[in-house]
Parts: sequence; C-alpha cells; structure tokens
Amino acid sequence: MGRLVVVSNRVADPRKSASGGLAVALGQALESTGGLWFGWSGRVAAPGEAEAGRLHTQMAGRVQLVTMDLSPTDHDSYYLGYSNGVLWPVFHYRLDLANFDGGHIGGYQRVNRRFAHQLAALLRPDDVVWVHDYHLIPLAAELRAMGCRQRMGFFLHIPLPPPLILAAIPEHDWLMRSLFAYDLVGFQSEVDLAHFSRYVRTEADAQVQGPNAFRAFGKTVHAASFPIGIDVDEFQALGRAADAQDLYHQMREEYSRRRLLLGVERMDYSKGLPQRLKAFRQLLQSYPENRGSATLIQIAAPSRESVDAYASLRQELESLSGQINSNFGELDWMPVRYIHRNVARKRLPGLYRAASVALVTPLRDGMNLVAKEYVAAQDPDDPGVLVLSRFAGAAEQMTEALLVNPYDATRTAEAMQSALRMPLEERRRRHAALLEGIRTQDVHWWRQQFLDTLASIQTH
Ligand SMILES: O=P(O)(O)OC[C@H]1O[C@H](O[C@H]2O[C@H](CO)[C@@H](O)[C@H](O)[C@H]2O)[C@H](O)[C@@H](O)[C@@H]1O
Ligand SMILES: O=c1ccn([C@@H]2O[C@H](COP(=O)(O)OP(=O)(O)O)[C@@H](O)[C@H]2O)c(=O)[nH]1
Repeated sequence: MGRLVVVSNRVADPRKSASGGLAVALGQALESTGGLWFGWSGRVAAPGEAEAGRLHTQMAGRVQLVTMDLSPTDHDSYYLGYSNGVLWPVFHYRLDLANFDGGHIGGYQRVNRRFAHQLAALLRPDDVVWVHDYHLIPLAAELRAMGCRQRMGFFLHIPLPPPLILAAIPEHDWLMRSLFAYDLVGFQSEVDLAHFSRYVRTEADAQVQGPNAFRAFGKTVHAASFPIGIDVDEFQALGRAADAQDLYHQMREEYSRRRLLLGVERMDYSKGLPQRLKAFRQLLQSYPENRGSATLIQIAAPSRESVDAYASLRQELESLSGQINSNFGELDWMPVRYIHRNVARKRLPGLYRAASVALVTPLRDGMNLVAKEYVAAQDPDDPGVLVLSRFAGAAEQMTEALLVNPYDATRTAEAMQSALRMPLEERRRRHAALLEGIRTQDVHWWRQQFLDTLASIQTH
C-alpha cells in the first residue's frame, strides 16, 4: 500500500493515551507507511487574525500531523452551523432540531474546498486517502475537481438515516452525489448500509452492480459496513495504571454500601439522557428496595455548547436530576450524581469497573464506544452488566447485553432491575461473550478491513 493519508475534522497525536483508541489504531497504520494526518487544529483564530487557514505541521514519530486553523466565521458555519446544526441532527433522525435556515451550507462548502486545496498540494500520486465523518463528505469531490486521482475512502462515524429523513436536507442530492467521488464508503452498521442502498436506488436511480457496488452519476462507488471497535489491550492497560486504579479504589470505598449505575457521554441529545433519568426514576418508584442503595452517576461532558439544542438539554438535565434527588434523596443518600464535566480518559476504566451496571441508552448512535470500553474494563470473575439501547450501532454486535428501547421507561427500568439482580453465572456468561466479540472485532480489525477493501477495489 502507498502512503496512508487520513483526513478528519479532529486530529490527535497517536502517541498520547488521552487521544483514544481510534488515534492509536490510525496512528499504527500511519506509522507503518510514514503517513500524514490532516484536519482542523481545534483552534479558532481571533477575528481578523491572519492565522486562519495557516497550516501547522508537526511530527509524531514517523507520522506527519498537518492542521489548519478556522476563522470564527468558518467555525460558526462549517462546524457549528452545518455539521452540527444540520447534518448531526438529521443523521440522528432529529429533524425537529435541525436548523435549515441558517445559511451555513456556503461555509461548509468553503471549508471543504479549502481543506482540499491545502491537502492536494501535499498529496503524492500513490497515496491512499481515508476521509472521516460528516464534516468532510464533499472533500473527495473537491479533490477530484482539482485533478487528484488517488484511491479514496470515506467512513461515516454517525448513522445514516432512511431516505425520506435524509431528503429533508435541502442539499441532500448534492451531498449523496458527493459520496460517489470516493472509491469506498464505509458505515458503522448494516442498517446504515441498507439506508444508503435504498437512497441511491430510489433517489439517484443507481444500478446495483453486485452486493456492494452502486453505479450512478457516471461513477461506481463501493459501500459496506465496518463496525468500529476499540483497542481492548490498550484500554485494559490503561485500567491497570495508577490513575484508573486510584479512582476504582476510591469509588469502591465511597460506595461500599451502594450499587452503582453509570452513564458516560458527551452531553448530546442523541444520547437519551432525559429518558435515562426518567427510567431511573421509574426504577426507584417500581422497585423501592433500590432506594437508599442504587446510585446513578451520570457524566455528561460539555459538548458543542454554542449550538442551541445543546444549551436547552443542559437545563432539562439539571432540572430532572434535581427533582429525582429532592423526591427520593435521604440525608445519607443522593440517587443521582449528575456531573457536567469531562472525566479524563485515563481515569475512566476505574469508574467503569466500579459500576455494577452501565447505562448506554442513546436514542440513536453511530456506534458508541463507551459500551465497548465498559466491557473491556470489567473484572471477568465479577463483571458488571451492560444495558444497551437497541438504537446504538453497537447493538448489532453486542447482542448479549440487555437490549432496551430507551423511549420505554417502564421496560428500561425493568432491565435496570434485572441487571442489578443478575446472578453471577449469567453475568459471567454474558460478559465473556461480549468480551470475545469486542476482542475479535477490535479497532485494528476495523482499520484493516476498511483498508484491505479499499485496496482491493478496481479503480478507473
Ligand atoms: O468533535 P466533537 O464535535 O467534539 O464530537 C466528538 C465526536 O463525536 C462523534 O463520534 C462518533 O464516532 C464514534 C467513533 O466512531 C462513534 O462511536 C459515535 O457513535 C459517533 O457519535 C463524531 O462522529 C466525531 O467526528 C466527533 O469527533
Ligand atoms: O468524560 C468523558 C466522556 C467520554 N469520554 C470518551 O469519549 C468517547 C466517546 O465515544 P462514543 O463513541 O461513546 O460517543 P461520541 O462522543 O463519539 O458520540 C469514549 O472513548 C469515552 O471514553 C471521555 O474520555 N471522557
């Protein structure tokens, strides 16, 4: 394979554990080819600052990290306005939360064009380009328009909704047509792939050429599902290190008389947090033996706070957790510990291991890596139980979890109760099967599957 070039909105240093398993996995592939990782620097230049658009280059081992600042206007339109104000809600089936009138499409197109312009100058003829996520859908089309003929693949980390939901985006035909500039398009799940297939057949009159090839607009694109995984060994090693161990022992001591239920995510409306709190309230109502004992720790890390839908969610969560605590709390027990802060990745395995139950109940989620991290962090001899939404991409693989419909508070509360009461033998059996699954289809498997498929495609 030629040199690997990864393009994503966020760029991480693959050598730092804080960057996460995805960065580690991509970093390994980049390292082996002496690759390049290109994207946004995460920095918004001050208004009028000449730095916007400037490239920063840094070496991380053999990997070259090249990033670009955004101007405040571009950050508002490309990142907040279009990527997170239109594409994110629609792709998560939330037409009610999309702002179609913001006029942000121009900024989205402009930043993609600028990324393509800067990247094209760095590309070599035999590079393999792997573009990630909804921020950068039109990148390959822009690169092709500049004459780039390299092999190009795209992976969508978030769900793809059914055609009629997608069609609500005024620019849906342009967006989907842009995908045909790639040689390979990857999705998290078979459901997403089926939506893609249905969309291109019904809306773009695509011809199906074999199980995974679609021809439309005079081009052929291959599409398949590649569920992303985690680096299980890396995460378990993190769990053995001091930060995670300290937190684990601290939590075990503090909650020695309690049963912990845990939720960990960015504060995002796709994660089903209000519904989860209501289901937990239902648990306390329907199964009073949990009062004084069951404690829900909910970590909701700040995310995209200048998008309106995120700000109102914060108020709703504060109010719901306040209500539950005032209605059920006692002098020596608070049912909900709601924490609106990020927990450092190196401490998370300790928190996961201390929890008897993980609540991963998104309304819709591309994959959900927290579900996999929770399983990796458990003690196999005395593991906790995963309650998982059937609407998370992870549910396609993790069938030994307790699968729930997060909109159904009564049944979700029943699942919480079953998880809290589950006999040790059943916990071990379910955990062993889940662990085997996340080990087999880990993040390295995911990367290899995608890159091998991309390499195998016959291009023009
Ligand atoms: O970059 P941010 O705006 O701060 O958001 C963080 C990331 O959120 C999304 O993650 C998705 O990818 C995960 C890994 O494949 C997947 O498990 C999860 O279900 C998705 O929601 C987003 O797709 C990333 O681009 C963001 O960086
Ligand atoms: O306070 C937090 C909350 C989350 N995470 C990490 O953020 C990632 C979240 O990924 P996931 O796929 O679950 O959802 P996303 O946020 O990407 O939609 C996981 O690796 C978590 O360990 C973290 O490090 N600290």
